[in-house]
Amino acid sequence: MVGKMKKTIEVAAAVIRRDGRVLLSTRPEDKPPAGREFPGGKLEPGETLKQAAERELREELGVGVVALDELFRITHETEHAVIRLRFIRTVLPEGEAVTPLEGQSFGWFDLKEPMPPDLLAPDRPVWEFLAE
Ligand SMILES: Nc1nc2c([nH]c(=O)n2[C@H]2C[C@H](O)[C@@H](COP(=O)(O)OP(=O)(O)OP(=O)(O)O)O2)c(=O)[nH]1
Repeated sequence: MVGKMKKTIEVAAAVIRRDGRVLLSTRPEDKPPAGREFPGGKLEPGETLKQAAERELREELGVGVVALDELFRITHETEHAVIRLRFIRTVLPEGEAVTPLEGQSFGWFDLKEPMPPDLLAPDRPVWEFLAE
């Protein structure tokens, strides 16, 4: 892509903690890159970070969450795009059950345990920070 600017994609990634564990999802098999990630997805045009996080979580988990404040930004580049990951501290109301809706599976991961080996590379510093 000589002389052409890569597009920048903004992604909301929800950091949901409960009892020393964090909620991670597995990306659907048909949507590379494969691996585990913080639940979320791309911002739609005109959407704020908070709105995107709340919408994605409703679509993916069927739960109403409250997205609070941005914790980190991590920018990385793929062959086609610059991806700006925006991690947002998000609260899952007590008693809300998590039901995967879009072919994803979710799990709670203990931050005292080693990091899941398949956590996406750009997310790994975030796990390390949360585990401290
Ligand atoms: N949701 C999420 N995406 C991440 C994380 N880390 C990371 O590198 N990514 C990358 C993977 C994808 O290239 C991109 C997110 O795109 P996506 O495909 O999940 O977005 P989306 O649900 O809105 O999907 P789409 O159907 O509109 O394509 O960001 C993370 O922790 N959470």
